[in-house]
Amino acid sequence: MPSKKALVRRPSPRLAEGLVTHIEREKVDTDLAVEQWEAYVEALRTHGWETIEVDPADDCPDSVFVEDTVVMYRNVALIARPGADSRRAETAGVEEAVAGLGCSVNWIWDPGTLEGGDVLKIGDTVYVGRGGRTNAAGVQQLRAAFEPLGARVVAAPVSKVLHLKSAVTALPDGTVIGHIPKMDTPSLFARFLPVPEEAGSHVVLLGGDKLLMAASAPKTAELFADLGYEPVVVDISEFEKLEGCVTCLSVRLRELYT
Ligand SMILES: NC(=O)NCCC[C@H](N)C(=O)O
Repeated sequence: MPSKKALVRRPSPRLAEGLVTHIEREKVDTDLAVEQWEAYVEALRTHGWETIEVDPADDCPDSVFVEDTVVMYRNVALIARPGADSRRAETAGVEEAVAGLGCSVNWIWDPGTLEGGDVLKIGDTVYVGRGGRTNAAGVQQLRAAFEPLGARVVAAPVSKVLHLKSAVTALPDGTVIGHIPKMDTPSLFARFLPVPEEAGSHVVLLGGDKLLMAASAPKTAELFADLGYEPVVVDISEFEKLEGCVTCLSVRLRELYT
């Protein structure tokens, strides 16, 4: 049976100092962020995911965005090397967590940089965003790590948003969804559905027809409901102020057969 485990990481007390790159800085309410994070974790649990808390990294403001620190393919955990210097110290705790779960561990090395938010897996196709946080050496190392395992790695330019998955994710049937004004190359994706809101581009597949998505994309939630999906909506306003989205708050481990 495929596993349904998800890594999460409690927000740092320094969350409000997190990086912002493509948006204006807004004041973050850290207490509200903790409440929102707890509700997010509860939504995963309610839908059958066993959540595993990586040891907190209180000195790293962006550590709650755990997705950026590791990329899973089958049972291999590729430890990221964040393009943002202030995020480099986040990976140690994540490496410990995935090793403890029995994953094989591999690493992105200097001069490569890669953040998990730049990697979108659809079946055995692994799209990787080449943008502000992931460089060409990081893309090459991702290919070298995953292609021998059966992945087809497709690189995509990213210039308008932080990460590839800030622009696109995918529905359970593999249809890529994205908000066109934020995309560099919509034509890269063979089956593509445009969505009316930027935050509507981000879904976490909870299983079956259930899609975890942000409260800030009500029109897209309606569109998905009309297509027979079941949106599960969480408010993540405090993380959105730091360019976070629903995908970046967890890493799902679906292929651990231990
Ligand atoms: N995968 C993601 O979308 N991660 C969001 C990271 C936000 C954080 N403030 C950063 O700039 O690194």
